[in-house]
Amino acid sequence: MQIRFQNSPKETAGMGTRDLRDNFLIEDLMKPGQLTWVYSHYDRVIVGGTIPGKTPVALDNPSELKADFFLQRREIGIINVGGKGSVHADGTRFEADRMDCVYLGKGTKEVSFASDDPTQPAVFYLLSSPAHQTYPNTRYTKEQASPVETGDALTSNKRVIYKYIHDKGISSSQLVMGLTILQPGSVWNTMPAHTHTRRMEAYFYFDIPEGHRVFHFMGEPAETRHLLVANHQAVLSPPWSIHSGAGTANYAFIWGMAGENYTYTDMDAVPIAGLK
Ligand SMILES: O=C[C@H](O)[C@@H](O)CC(=O)C(=O)O
Ligand SMILES: [Zn+2]
Repeated sequence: MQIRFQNSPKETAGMGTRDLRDNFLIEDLMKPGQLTWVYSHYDRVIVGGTIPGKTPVALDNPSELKADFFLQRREIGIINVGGKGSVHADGTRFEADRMDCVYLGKGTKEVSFASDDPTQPAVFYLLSSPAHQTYPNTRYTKEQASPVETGDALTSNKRVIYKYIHDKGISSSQLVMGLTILQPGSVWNTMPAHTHTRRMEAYFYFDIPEGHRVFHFMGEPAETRHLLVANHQAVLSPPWSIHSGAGTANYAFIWGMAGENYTYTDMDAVPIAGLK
């Protein structure tokens, strides 16, 4: 498991492309038949991914956690962005079709991820945060995730936001998670941008067409930097950073947060004219 410590706003402002990418971009997250984990010290979230093949992939117990099992003191949100699959948790099978979300609470011991058809494998994005209370293991489909249309084709940001784990959806200790799908012709997410110093955020970009990229904007509002993001890559967003992207084509992304506040709408808006 890769460990990433925090970076101060001042340190980040002095970084070039390589350092920005090494600290904030997760490039090789989705590998066939194995789990990849990145432990971030921003609110101690762990970002993970796996593409199960013929045999299921079992949730492991990275030694860095010094735990009896992965979810002993944690909860996890799982969203499939590939072919049909399933998540098995302590004897219960949860269907996990494309864009379904499965939440597993603290204390869940035996977990595995499977693809229905290895030639069209499931692609599981995983986000885990520390938990101090157990909430029920739950599956939500995209349709259950209170879709909200936002943005406008005139500003190239028409999109639908699906909220799965939040104060009015699946209950959790601190995890908040969902996904956003850009309409064809729209390329901007989260503009006007915002920060929320009460919680970090991670973005996982998917359905970026072959050969295209997303320019992901980060940094303090008056000190922005960017990362060039390819399909199936993730970005760690510090609590003090904006997190917004513009694609060279339309795309989708999973957002996930943890920290002090559990309310999706808790954002400190940044006027576009205030960005530098
Ligand atoms: O704090 C919330 C997050 O940044 C995202 O939910 C924003 C987003 O999905 C969008 O505007 O498209
Ligand atoms: Zn945000």
